[in-house]
Amino acid sequence: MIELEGLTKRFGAKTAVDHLSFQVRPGVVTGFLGPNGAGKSTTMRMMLDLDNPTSGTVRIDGKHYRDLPEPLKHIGALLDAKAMNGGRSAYNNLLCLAQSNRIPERRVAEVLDLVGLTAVAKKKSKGFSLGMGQRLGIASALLGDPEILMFDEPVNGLDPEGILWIRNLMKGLAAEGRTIFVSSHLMSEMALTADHLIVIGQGKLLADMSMADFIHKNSRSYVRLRSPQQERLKDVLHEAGIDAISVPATGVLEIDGVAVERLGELAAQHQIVLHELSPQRASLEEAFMRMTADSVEYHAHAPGEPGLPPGPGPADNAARPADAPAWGTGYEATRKGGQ
Ligand SMILES: Nc1ncnc2c1ncn2[C@@H]1O[C@H](COP(=O)(O)OP(=O)(O)OP(=O)(O)O)[C@@H](O)[C@H]1O
Repeated sequence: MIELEGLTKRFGAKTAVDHLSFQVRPGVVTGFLGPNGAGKSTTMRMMLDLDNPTSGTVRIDGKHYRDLPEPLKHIGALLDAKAMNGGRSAYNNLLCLAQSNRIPERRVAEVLDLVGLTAVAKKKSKGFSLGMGQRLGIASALLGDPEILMFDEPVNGLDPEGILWIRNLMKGLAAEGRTIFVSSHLMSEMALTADHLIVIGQGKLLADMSMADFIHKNSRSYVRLRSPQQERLKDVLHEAGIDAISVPATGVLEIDGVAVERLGELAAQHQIVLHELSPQRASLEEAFMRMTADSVEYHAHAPGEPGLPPGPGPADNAARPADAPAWGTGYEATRKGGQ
């Protein structure tokens, strides 16, 4: 378990990490998300005692990192894959680490095998590709067989097979009851890997909840309906007190807050042909973008574009009239609920 309490880091006038308090629990993969510059790396560095907090504490299994006897046996980390000594072979890089942590030499061959680098074990690591460097960094994290593992952007540079491998590795390690803390900007990958999320923005905690809750709370779920009898369908929905949003020029109706089963049954009762009846759920990426929209420091704009208009988001919905459809911006709302 990793525990943060009021963790704060200032670099001069810049507050990189701002009173962060959360726990990373064993048995699940916890994803660590935040826009560029949110403070993820700084937080991870403080967890490993590589940066001193301005205030607050981090505890690893109840202890400060520097009080852990042989820390690699408690916590392994991939922070910067390039941190290895390029003039040494992969084997010797790991051997040095093993010797300074009283880890038996046989473990070096084991972890090289685990990450698929046995064939290049004697090669100098400066000749390694980005993906091979990542694998070596992961091998160093696994060396002490620790209960806690931390990975900063572990899939960076990995090919699809490598990405699948690291995903399964992290899930497998969590299933063994270990604590896995991982940051990544690849939302689709995070969605497949993490069970729990910690989200920060401008150094502050924005969310600490399960993946499912995060997506549910920060996105819109709705049902898409398409029918060649759209007008009849709209009337039936209206009679049933169901609001539908017409998406112009597509023939699609979008319905919030009504179970897909109920909509299907309604259509069947009235013998309305449906060409589509599909529940829609926003992706982690959409949910993340909505949640962190206000705390993104570095925006890219298309050439000539002064800035992106604020998209529909929780703030917009908070401001919308009580009877307006959520996330309805840009759509023609057809009020059929008789309100
Ligand atoms: N050594 C440093 N000196 C001054 N400012 C720093 C230092 N390290 C980080 N910062 C600043 O602290 C903030 C947080 O940086 P950090 O690298 O922790 O963010 P991050 O969430 O890991 O970003 P990214 O996703 O881009 O890697 C940034 O504004 C960064 O410029």
